[in-house]
Amino acid sequence: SQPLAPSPVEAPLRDLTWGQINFLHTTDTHGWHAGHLQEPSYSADWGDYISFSTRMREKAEANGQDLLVIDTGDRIEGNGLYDASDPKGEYTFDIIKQQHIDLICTGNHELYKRNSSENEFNINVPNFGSSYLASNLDIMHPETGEQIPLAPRFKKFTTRKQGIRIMAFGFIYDFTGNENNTVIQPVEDTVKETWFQEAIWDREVDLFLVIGHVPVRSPEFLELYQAIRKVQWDTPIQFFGGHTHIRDYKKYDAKSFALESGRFMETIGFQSIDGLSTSTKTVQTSAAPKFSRTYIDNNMFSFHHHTQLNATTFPTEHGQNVSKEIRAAREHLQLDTTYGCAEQNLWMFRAEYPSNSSIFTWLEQRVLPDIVVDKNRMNKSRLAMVNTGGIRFDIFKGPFTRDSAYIVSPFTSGFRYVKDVPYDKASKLLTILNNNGQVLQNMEPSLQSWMLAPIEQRSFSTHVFTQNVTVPHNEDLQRPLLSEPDLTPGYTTKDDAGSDGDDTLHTPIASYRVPNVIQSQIDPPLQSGDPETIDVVYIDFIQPWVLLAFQFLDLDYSIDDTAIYMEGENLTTLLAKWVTANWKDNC
Ligand SMILES: O=c1ccn([C@@H]2O[C@H](COP(=O)(O)O)[C@@H](O)[C@H]2O)c(=O)[nH]1
Ligand SMILES: [Zn+2]
Ligand SMILES: [Zn+2]
Repeated sequence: SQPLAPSPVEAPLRDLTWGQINFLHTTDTHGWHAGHLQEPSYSADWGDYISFSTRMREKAEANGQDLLVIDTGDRIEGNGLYDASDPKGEYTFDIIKQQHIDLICTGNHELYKRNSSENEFNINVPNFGSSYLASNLDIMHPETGEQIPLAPRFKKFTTRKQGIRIMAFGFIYDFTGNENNTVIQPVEDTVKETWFQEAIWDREVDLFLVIGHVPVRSPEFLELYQAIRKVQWDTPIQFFGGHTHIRDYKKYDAKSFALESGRFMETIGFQSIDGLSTSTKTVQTSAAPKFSRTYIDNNMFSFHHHTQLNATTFPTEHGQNVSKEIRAAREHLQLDTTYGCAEQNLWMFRAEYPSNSSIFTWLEQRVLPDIVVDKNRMNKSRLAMVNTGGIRFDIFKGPFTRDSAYIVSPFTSGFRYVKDVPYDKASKLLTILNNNGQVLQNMEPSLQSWMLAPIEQRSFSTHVFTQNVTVPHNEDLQRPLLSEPDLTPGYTTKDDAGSDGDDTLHTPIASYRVPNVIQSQIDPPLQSGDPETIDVVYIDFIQPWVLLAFQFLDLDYSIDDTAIYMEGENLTTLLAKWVTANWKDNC
């Protein structure tokens, strides 16, 4: 376990273990480039991160070491800074490009819509040049329609200080929910490609570096590990993953590790490797290099501590200018406009579901009955269904702003419905979608295998519940972070290297399971008893699964039986209206 050193404010922080080569890693930032305004533990912004990476590089280079900066996708959707502009992302591309990123790849969120993948092709790929890798991702050229790699498939380079020869790849997991202007080649097919085989057969490589929007415990990373190990039995391999929004570290073998660095600008992952061969020095193959990882809480106390600098010596002019740019963008977008004030915290995973502190119970009991109303169907009973994966963050006691609406519900999916569904069948849908009870009997095989898959592997569920998941929070927003010797609640990660990965020592936080889908039954006033038929209303993102579940109930509905419910509205706009109507007087 690493030594503990006092932070500038006396809180216990673990020190970093530096190596010949060092990495800083972000993933799943989802537009949170302004940092967390309501959570001191994660309050550094992208400009502060630019200062941090600059100071860390200076420190590495002063010691003759290298430092590389990595981002593994899902940079968009999830925060007003990206979602509130029209077009979306008007400010974020320029902000993100200010960071010197050595290797960058695409996440699934960049691919849900044509316009966001075209933004990658037209803006981010040129911004990052040969640092942007797309090993298994093609795009239809926006003008010619020709299918081409979104970016280079791989990159071989030698580090400046140590002369480490690196072969790098940039993958996305076997995602299938993309718009049809992009093509993802499954990893198991990509590893058979000639270009990939030639790259991994290269003997003049000291380190294979696989970055990916891929969970570190996924079959895809395992396939890549096995493919490389098959032909390079001994060369060290470092993976950087993402997508499941957790802190995690997997050991494949003594010379191969994978780091995943959380979500939403809460975590800056640090990885070091020491004892590698280089272009000029061969290390005995029997000696395994030393790998070390740390999950850095994204705040200035951590940044000052790890750079051994202070408020005067730490910031760079470039970093400060980017922070200014972020503040100006937030102002243009009026993200601090307050719609109302929450009287209590509402949690996604920190509170049991159902309970009074659960955001999902609040949605079911308070919000959906008020907002799921279509003027043409208002006298009809309806079941309103929302996928919990579409809700992205907690609500904190206090101001609920324009930013909060996007933070909780960033997606533009509207509602659709199937009208007049027999109630006895419609009332079973939720159980099927959440895979409880004895619903598998007599099920058609393909539907059965989907139903049998663990809930987190079904493609509309986003949450992964493993031992090492802890959900951060702001237990007490007023309390200055780390200003007292006692610990604050936060990440307490257990991974393949043990329990000493988090830079900041915290007390643990509970995490509860939630279902895939929540539902409200909304009946018109004066109706007594259950209706004979009911409208089934759902967020259109889950339509494929709702139609499958209908099939299981012997209801042969197709897309033609569905229609828009509440034209022009989505959960974000409706939530903002609900808060204005119900919480305005709480402030
Ligand atoms: O329009 C959308 C898009 C996505 N979702 C939910 O998000 C997850 C994927 O998010 P990651 O950040 O890649 O984990 C997906 O499984 C859905 O639950 C959505 O609800 N609507
Ligand atoms: Zn993500
Ligand atoms: Zn993702």
